Amino acid sequence: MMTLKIGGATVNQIPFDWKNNSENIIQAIEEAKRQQIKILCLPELCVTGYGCEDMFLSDWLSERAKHEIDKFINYTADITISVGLPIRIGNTTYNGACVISNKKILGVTLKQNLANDGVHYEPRWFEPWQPGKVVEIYIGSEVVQAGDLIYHAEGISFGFEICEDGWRKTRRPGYRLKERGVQLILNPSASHFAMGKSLLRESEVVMDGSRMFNCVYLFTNLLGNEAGRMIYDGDIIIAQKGKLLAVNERFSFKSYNVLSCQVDFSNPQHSETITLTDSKDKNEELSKTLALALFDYMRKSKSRGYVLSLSGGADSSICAIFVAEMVQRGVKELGAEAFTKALSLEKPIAHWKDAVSQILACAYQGTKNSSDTTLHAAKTLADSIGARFHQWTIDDEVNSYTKKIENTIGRSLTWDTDDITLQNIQARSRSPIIWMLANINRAVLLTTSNRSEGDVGYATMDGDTSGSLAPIAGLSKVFILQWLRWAEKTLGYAGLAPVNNLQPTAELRPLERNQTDEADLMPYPLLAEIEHHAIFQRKSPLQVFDSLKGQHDPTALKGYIKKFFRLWTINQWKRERIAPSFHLDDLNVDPRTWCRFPILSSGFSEELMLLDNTV
Ligand SMILES: Nc1ncnc2c1ncn2[C@@H]1O[C@H](COP(=O)(O)OP(=O)(O)OC[C@H]2O[C@@H]([n+]3cccc(C(=O)O)c3)[C@H](O)[C@@H]2O)[C@@H](O)[C@H]1O
Ligand SMILES: Nc1ncnc2c1ncn2[C@@H]1O[C@H](COP(=O)(O)OP(=O)(O)OP(=O)(O)O)[C@@H](O)[C@H]1O
Ligand SMILES: NC(=O)CC[C@H](N)C(=O)O
Repeated sequence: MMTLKIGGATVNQIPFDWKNNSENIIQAIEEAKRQQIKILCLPELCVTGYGCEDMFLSDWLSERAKHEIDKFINYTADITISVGLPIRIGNTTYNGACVISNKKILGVTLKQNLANDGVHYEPRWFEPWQPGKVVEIYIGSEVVQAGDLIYHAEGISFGFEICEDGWRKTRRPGYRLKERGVQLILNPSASHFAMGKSLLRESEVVMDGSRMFNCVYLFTNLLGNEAGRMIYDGDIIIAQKGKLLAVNERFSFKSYNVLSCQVDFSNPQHSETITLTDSKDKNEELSKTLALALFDYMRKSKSRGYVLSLSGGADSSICAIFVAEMVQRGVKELGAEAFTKALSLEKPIAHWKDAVSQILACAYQGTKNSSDTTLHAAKTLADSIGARFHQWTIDDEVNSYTKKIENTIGRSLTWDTDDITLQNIQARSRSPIIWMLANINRAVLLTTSNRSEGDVGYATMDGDTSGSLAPIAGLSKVFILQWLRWAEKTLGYAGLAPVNNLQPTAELRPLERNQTDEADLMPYPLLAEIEHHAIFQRKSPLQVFDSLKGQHDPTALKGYIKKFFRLWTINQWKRERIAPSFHLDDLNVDPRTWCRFPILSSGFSEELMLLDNTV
């Protein structure tokens, strides 16, 4: 019988913040030793952070990272650990996992399959390692083996699949590790959060891996909003020969978490199993991930809080709720004192709303086109979560700009001739003053742009797109609306009731014109369907039509598809200018992390003609 306590540690890192990163790693090792773990896996590139981007191409970064290894060695008496760092050989950078056992470096495994989809651009920085190849490198004055290695320590043999290695079904290093008799595969990861992805990891990477390679499989992810956009959920998963042994509670606000499991390598039935409490519900996952993302963004950007132009509509309201969630979840896990300290809040807090009031300032900026209903919704919501609520009108500014331009061009602007101009000047007049509030508060201005608006450019540039962080730019309007209803009921945000009774409207035209988003655009559920086919599945206009025609009136559908492609095309420049956004699911239109499209193009002119000509 061969039993061993193994574990994973997730850490909340910051790109090349050596002090933060090494402290987290060392504290995790110390905790692992307290839990009597013998083999501890830490995440991919945890020494530098995964998000160093082009710094990985420098000569100094990987050299500097190697110095940190010296520090960790001192903490490895009686334990075997692996930490991730970039390894530069000649002019080439590789992505490595360094194994240190009982104060000795055993080797560095180099990643064989690089992630190059969606938010990942690894081939820009790293070269893949060739299976079977081993070389010698220096770490300090020591000569160390690097490449495709297996290790013998603590009485067992083990090897690695480094993140993407485990996702490439036919090219997994695990096949060869199995032939080499490995009993344990470690998977140190930097696997970005996307709703529903944890279940996929669990089944396809970990459980399938442990079954196919007849081994124990240990997966460890990074934690938190490391570098601005991607969020890591801190997943740790352990399975043995197809049986799930342990998963941790994800999205911790702590700097590190350790999960251990006593494994019987000869008989899975005798291995420890840990009761699963982590919820994989998408709505729940989303509130946890955004809560943590906003917490990390605030503390890592050293901002004093958030400012929000709160209309009482769905988009700005959901942003307010996520700040409340950040506070509620953070205070619950860390305690009021540690939470206050982490965010450098000025005053102590007796209740979570005391923290919201220090962090979040909202402003309702009415015009003569705004309704009492939205003002009431905004105020009710802000009061219900303890946010500071300001209220003013921007009619003076709108009138002043309008008069000036009318005098200059020598005619009046009317709703019949200047509809878009008159709408946009209102959205833009809200921008300078809300930025002022952000400057005064030294806070981050949240922009409320969502993905559906991003698809079709339904937002005023430098107006309601103003802001430096776009928390919901990855979410579709359909998802946002259902999430808000869920949050009112399940999370108990009673202050959302008036928000959930509203129909989405920009309130930019005179009230008697009854402006609604869906009348301006198309029904949001249909927009989401067209987006799915056109953008996610990259279908041509005709292919989108063929996919959807059974379910909708063909003439109306054609019109909507044409509108979608036309607006999608002319608004690429706008998507390029939306503030940095979080990556939240596998459909994203952010050109910097997911979906690239030319700013100037044919606008699908031929393809739309083909659609027109089809019956
Ligand atoms: N290819 C290109 N490259 C660079 N710039 C380009 C461009 N095409 C147009 N432009 C520029 O873009 C300008 C037009 O963009 P922009 O001024 O933003 O305005 P635009 O996209 O024309 O209109 C804004 C739309 O968003 C809606 N909206 C606004 C505000 C809030 C809400 C809401 O839901 O609450 C909705 C509004 O109803 C309207 O349909 C043009 O004047 C031109 O300067
Ligand atoms: N009266 C207002 N006061 C303050 N901010 C406003 C006002 N009207 C619009 N805004 C800002 O402009 C943004 C864009 O408006 P938009 O209508 O797209 O979103 P929303 O009002 O939050 O939601 P919905 O589209 O469901 O009405 C708002 O989220 C808000 O930040
Ligand atoms: N860092 C990586 O290799 C990540 C790739 C992997 N496909 C994931 O998203 O989880």
